[in-house]
Amino acid sequence: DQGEVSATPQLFDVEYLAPVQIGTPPQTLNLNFDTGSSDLWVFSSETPQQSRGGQKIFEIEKSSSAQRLANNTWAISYGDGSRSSGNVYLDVVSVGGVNVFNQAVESATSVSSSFISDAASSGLLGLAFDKLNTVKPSKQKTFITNALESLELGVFTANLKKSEPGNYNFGFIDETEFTGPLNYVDVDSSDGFWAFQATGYSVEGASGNGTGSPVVPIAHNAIADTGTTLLLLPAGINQAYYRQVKGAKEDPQAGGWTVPCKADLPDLTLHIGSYKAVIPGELILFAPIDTDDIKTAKTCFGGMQSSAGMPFAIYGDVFFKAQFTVFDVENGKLAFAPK
Ligand SMILES: CCNC(=O)c1c(-c2ccccc2)csc1NC(=O)CNCCc1c[nH]c2ccccc12
Repeated sequence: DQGEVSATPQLFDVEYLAPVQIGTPPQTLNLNFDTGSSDLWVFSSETPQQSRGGQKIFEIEKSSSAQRLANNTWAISYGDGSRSSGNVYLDVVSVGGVNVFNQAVESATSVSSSFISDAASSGLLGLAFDKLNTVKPSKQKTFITNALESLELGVFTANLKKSEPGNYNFGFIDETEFTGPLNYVDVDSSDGFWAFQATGYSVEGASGNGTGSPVVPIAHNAIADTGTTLLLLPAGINQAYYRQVKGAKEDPQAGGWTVPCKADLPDLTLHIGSYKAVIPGELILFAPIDTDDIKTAKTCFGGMQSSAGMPFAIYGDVFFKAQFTVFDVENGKLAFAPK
């Protein structure tokens, strides 16, 4: 079996939503596919009215196949301070035609403000390892773990794009979505994340001769995380990069590095083993912060920010807009390729 779903960016590419069918008859909700967590949770008929902000909800009572997982609850909190919690149901879940029966669908009875104010997202579909699932007392499996035995190939892939729909594929690798060979890297899933070792970085244009600065070996632990918007890297890489950009500054008021919206940003190359992952400079230009109109805005928030205070670097959506990525569940590997 195999399937493909579109991944549609929300304003300023802050997140990407994909359609998921839940229950009988199927109810389609747009969820945030998140390789940085392992709970499939949704706004539902159990979410209090005052905790809803216009999201489409999963109407549990209208699904003839929904069964309450008695005496089980879930509660998740993310590093940005957001959180949600509730009850657990088992139901049929389909993604791009890939069907999973008895998938844990976690119904929210409480959600924090950042989720309430995100009207487009009806919840998250976790694609990290089962170890991170928060259901107690019986930890539940993710959609990809449950789908694995029915998939042609034990993989899923991410192909996100700047300001236009990309896609997630399940069970196959579409060679037309990337160029050149796939570069496989080892994954350490012991903490439940798609974690890998990056060996260093270089900044194109640093020496002005176009071949980029020499590789600076700031090796760092990183995770591949489609649920995080930006590229969060060690402070030293941020300093070396933004030093090349006239008008760039680290502004605590803005919450991090800002650049002039008209800046010509150099490319950033992230060295992962022998693989050079090039992040084009224009992807490191993120949302305007002084007005909502990027054409007139003077100051923009950087698409790369510091990972200081975090347990590892986080390769978020900015990275996946530049690099086609294979999450090889079968073999516990990641693979990257330019596109
Ligand atoms: C900023 C979101 N990312 C994190 O908190 C995070 C951290 C993390 C840990 C400490 C400090 C900062 C971040 C480690 S792994 C990791 N990744 C995830 O947690 C992935 N899931 C994010 C879901 C999520 C949290 N707040 C949102 C708001 C909109 C859409 C999605 C979300």
